[in-house]
Amino acid sequence: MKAVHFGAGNIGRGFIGALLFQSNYETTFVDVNTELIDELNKKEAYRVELAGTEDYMEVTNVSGLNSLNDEEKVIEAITEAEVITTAVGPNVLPMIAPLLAKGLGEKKSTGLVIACENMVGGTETLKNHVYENLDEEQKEWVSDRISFPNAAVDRIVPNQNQEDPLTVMVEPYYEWVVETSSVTSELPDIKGITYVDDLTPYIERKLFTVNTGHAVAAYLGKYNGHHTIKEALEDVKIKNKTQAALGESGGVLIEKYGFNTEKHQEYIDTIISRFENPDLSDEVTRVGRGPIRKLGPKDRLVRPALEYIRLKNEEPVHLAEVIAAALDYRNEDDAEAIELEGMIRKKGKVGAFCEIAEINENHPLVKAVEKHIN
Ligand SMILES: NC(=O)c1ccc[n+]([C@@H]2O[C@H](COP(=O)([O-])OP(=O)(O)OC[C@H]3O[C@@H](n4cnc5c(N)ncnc54)[C@H](O)[C@@H]3O)[C@@H](O)[C@H]2O)c1
Ligand SMILES: O=P(O)(O)OC[C@@H](O)[C@@H](O)[C@H](O)[C@H](O)CO
Repeated sequence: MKAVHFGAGNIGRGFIGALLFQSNYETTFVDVNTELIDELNKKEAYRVELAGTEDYMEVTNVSGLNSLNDEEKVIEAITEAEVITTAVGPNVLPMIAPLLAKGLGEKKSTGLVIACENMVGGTETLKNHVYENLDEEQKEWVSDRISFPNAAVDRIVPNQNQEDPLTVMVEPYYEWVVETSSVTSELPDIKGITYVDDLTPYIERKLFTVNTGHAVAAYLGKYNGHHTIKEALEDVKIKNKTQAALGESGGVLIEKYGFNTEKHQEYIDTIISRFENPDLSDEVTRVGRGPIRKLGPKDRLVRPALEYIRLKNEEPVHLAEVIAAALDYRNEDDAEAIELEGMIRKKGKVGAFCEIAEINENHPLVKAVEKHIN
């Protein structure tokens, strides 16, 4: 069985690639990072280490292609693959869509495309970009053969600092949930995937707990001079604020999806202890990367804050404080942080926030954020 995976980065190698290997897939990684691709082709294997244990997995049956230089080979690999996955980041989905569309347009067999990105409706978004690159005949052809199920993925994979550029250390925990309602072909037997009819509660629970909590620790951590998530949470004030912000997003999730309150609190506690894992060193700059994306209307801070106001008719005090800290996020190595700084210089923090979050300056969330800005 063959798979193509776009993005040979942390989650690509450390999670998706590892599960595909365990399920007997031969995986072709497609990336723009020449070093990673060359190493994959040289070694045809890499190591996944489980943090805090002596356990590791030798992932084999892998190779690499460069999406810029090996276009014909990528198209051929797509035509042969049963499963095509991505973990490139939400902003890169439009960039891989033209090549994916070329491959899918030539594919004669059925297949599944699954975007494994931290966003609601990730595969749906990728599908729309792919369809923009197909003519009418190809659209019909692709819609008859290819399913595009949305997915939620959860495993903390920090930036790596390994001697071997392919080796990746991951936390032992993982969850990969895939929505079946749009799948017309047979579901692939991939170890570790949980298939569900409706992904919405799963992706919202994950994004608005794991990623909201992570964002609290990253933005308040960076603001207070901490370097890693673990270090940020050793600061009692930040840990309490993380709990408090997850109390707000949790209140929304409990009300929307009828989750059991105690069970949800247990979920929150488990997530926070994952952040505190002493065997993972996860930098606040990785977790806080892309502040414009993270301040977007559907993302981990603004979306639960808006829902909190709508459902509770109260101010989300703690989420608002984190949004204000995110507006203060500075990192010279992060293109979005530089862009955010430029926007703030031109329009001020409130103006920049309203534009990014797509809300009016009279919105109660803006008023709540302003209190922390001032
Ligand atoms: N790391 C985690 O803990 C984690 C967990 C769950 C989900 N995710 C999600 O997975 C996605 C990837 O995150 P990551 O942490 O692995 O990032 P990463 O930066 O380690 O990996 C992304 C990879 O995509 C590659 N890439 C960039 N542009 C490309 C292009 N045009 N064509 C092909 N490849 C391209 C990069 O070179 C890089 O190797 C993100 O959406 C992230 O939110 C990450
Ligand atoms: O990948 P991002 O930039 O959307 O978010 C950063 C982290 O919160 C994220 O990568 C988590 O580690 C991951 O989502 C855990 O499953």
